[in-house]
Amino acid sequence: MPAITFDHFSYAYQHPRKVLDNITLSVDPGSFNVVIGPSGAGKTTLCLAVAGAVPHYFGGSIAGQVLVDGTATTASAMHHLARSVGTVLQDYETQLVTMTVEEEVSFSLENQGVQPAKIECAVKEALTRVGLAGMEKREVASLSGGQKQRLVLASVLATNPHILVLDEPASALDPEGAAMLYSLLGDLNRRQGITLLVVEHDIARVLPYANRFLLLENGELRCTGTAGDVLAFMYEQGVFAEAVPPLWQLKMALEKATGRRFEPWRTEQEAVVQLSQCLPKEVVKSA
Ligand SMILES: Nc1ncnc2c1ncn2[C@@H]1O[C@H](COP(=O)(O)OP(=O)(O)OP(=O)(O)O)[C@@H](O)[C@H]1O
Repeated sequence: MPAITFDHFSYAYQHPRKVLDNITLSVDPGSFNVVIGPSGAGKTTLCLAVAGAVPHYFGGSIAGQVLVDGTATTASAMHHLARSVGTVLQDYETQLVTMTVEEEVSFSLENQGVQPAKIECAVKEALTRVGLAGMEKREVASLSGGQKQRLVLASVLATNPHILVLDEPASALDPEGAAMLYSLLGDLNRRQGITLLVVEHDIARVLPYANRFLLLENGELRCTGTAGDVLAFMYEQGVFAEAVPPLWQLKMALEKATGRRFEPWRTEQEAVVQLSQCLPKEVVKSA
């Protein structure tokens, strides 16, 4: 059974304009999905629909349905859905509500009805998973942006959701912090089989981890598939083409000019290896 299904789903906030338009999509358990598209395309709204905040919290009008583990989100209360779907919002600081790190994770466990005797151990485990072990007594206000974000993630992970939805999780992080976060998310996906749905504008950051891309434009799902499928569509059709990483622009220009096909370039290193295989040996030696 798919982890998430969009079945001809359309949505409008309090005005008639559809923000999501007839989305049909199924997300496999254990997959790492990245939602991309121009500003205003509906990426955040898509995340909110999986978490149930659309329509439970925002109201508005819907057609079709979104299902999580086969159950329509409209048939589950948001706190019930939160057991399956952990959400990290774009403005994640609004999710932090307590004074100290351990209180923050405990709060989320208490909300899910976890027995008090199990909480201390679960807090430690969740903090360890995100690299914040030993910081239990720290004041939340004293943490860096990246640490705060990992604390939100720990609070979400503590309740063991099998789906994680993250909206631009790296937007407030420096390049090193963003790389650390995605490496952590890649680990959660690969080792623990957590299904990921992540909004990210910097496609190069997620290429090493993602196995599926979803391209939204004006509320419509324009293309889904591997990096190769979706980036080729964007490049060739000129849809949100400015977001195609420069390295992939080079890759596709070379493929077009030479008729040669490269494997996906998930990292610069992979590009270097493949390019050096097709260059004359003398050039590679002297480089
Ligand atoms: N609470 C709301 N009430 C009314 N309209 C909204 C609300 N939230 C978003 N919208 C509108 O819905 C459309 C899609 O917004 P959404 O935030 O989902 O897009 P996005 O692709 O995530 O954009 P961005 O990349 O800028 O975050 C936009 O036109 C936006 O103005």
